[in-house]
Amino acid sequence: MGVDEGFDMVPRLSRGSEDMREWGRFIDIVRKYYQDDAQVKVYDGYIEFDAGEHPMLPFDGHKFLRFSSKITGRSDKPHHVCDYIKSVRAIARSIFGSRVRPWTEAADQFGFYDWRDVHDSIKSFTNDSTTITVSRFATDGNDGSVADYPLRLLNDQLYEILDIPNKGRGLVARCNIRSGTRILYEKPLLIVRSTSPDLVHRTVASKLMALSKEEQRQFFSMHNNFPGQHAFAGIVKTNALPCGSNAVTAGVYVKIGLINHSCLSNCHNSWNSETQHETIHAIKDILAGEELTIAYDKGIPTAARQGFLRSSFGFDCRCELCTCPLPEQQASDDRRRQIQLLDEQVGDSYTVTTNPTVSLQACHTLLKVLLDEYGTSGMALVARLYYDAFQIAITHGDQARAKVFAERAYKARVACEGEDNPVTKRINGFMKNPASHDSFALGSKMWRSSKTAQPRNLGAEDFEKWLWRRQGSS
Ligand SMILES: C[S@@+](CC[C@H](N)C(=O)[O-])C[C@H]1O[C@@H](n2cnc3c(N)ncnc32)[C@H](O)[C@@H]1O
Repeated sequence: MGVDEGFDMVPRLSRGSEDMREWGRFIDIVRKYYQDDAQVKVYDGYIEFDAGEHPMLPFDGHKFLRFSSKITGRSDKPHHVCDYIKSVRAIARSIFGSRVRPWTEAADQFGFYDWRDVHDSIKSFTNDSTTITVSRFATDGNDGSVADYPLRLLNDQLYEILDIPNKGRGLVARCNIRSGTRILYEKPLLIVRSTSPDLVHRTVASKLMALSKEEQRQFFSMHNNFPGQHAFAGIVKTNALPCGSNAVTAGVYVKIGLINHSCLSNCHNSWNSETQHETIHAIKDILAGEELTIAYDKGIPTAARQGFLRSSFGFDCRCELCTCPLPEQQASDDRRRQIQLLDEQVGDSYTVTTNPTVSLQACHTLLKVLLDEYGTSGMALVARLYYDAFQIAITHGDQARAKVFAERAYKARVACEGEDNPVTKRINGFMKNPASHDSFALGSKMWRSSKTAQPRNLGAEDFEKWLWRRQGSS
């Protein structure tokens, strides 16, 4: 018998240096505070409190989700578990503020995390494992729908709006979300042309009149980093997302407008020009309690990126990459510079026409650097790269390779933009019939092949050699 009580950490801590430093400070205080307490035991990777259900604190903050125990009336030990919960919670609060979420079943309050995730997190530090295994994702139902997660109670909403340290409000994953899941599909409250602040202000003022009182309230509640004479233009500049790449119009969104930026984001936003909606997809597996982020920039090196975010959106970025130690930042900058150079090489139409092997090699190198920099979350860039490779191959009549590149571009685009995106649909057409592309054999016919001419029985490595026309392949 008894009731559960404790606190959860929401958003969960990242591996970023700021979170690691704060957690280290917290652990130091806890250790000092209990140094003479025989019931508090320090093990290799965690601290265990010998009371109640033995709540624990890992040394790695990113593995921590919950500190809790069942509270029963009696205890045969000098210190009762509820005293530990109270004092550890107070120390945590003094460092992490509202990120510490107290709850007690006695008052019908429940923790943020599913117990299965809590048990997985505990296993990750008591079994000395470096990774957190995840028992289930929200979309593990056979039909891809939300499975038996407590989030059913939240109308299947995969996120919650919360205060995020140093960033205002933001969206936090309510459950584990698998890469490729569509998290949001939203119609803009307003679409505005990018013109002078004065004109944007006047356009918004007239568009607001056509909106309901609730929609107007939502617009006015948005963050404004450029207050002043043209307040509406300031709200648009702070929050709007372009309606597609190179678009002259931008949309303002009630929910998507709450998604903060990260230079290594876990979500991808894109404009569906057919349905006139913005979509948000997970581009990596996201754990419950992680903040959802998109990239407001195009992945440039630190100094240029931070300058861009400051002048275009009016804030100093506090993401994991921008706050990581200098050597890591420099390594990332080197990769991003290399990505920019390779991108230019791949896009050089003269080389594509006259020396396509060089263009294809640049694509292949670019793929490797993208994976180094972004891991699996570089999916949108990878999709573009495969489409570039498709175009190189098809320009010289090579339907066999073009088909494989189109298939890979399609798969990546479905994951980050969805099957209903018009560009994804177009690529689906090229996948089925590569020769339908306008550039088919336009450069030469020197690589001519049929769309079914892929080699059979090659191992994965040899297949890649063939695909990228690397040495030793025909
Ligand atoms: C589109 S709004 C996002 C929602 C906003 N946090 C709010 O409370 O309404 C963009 C603003 O959020 C904050 N923000 C977003 N990403 C950030 C980041 N990586 N670092 C610091 N602040 C950030 C900045 O103030 C930025 O201007």
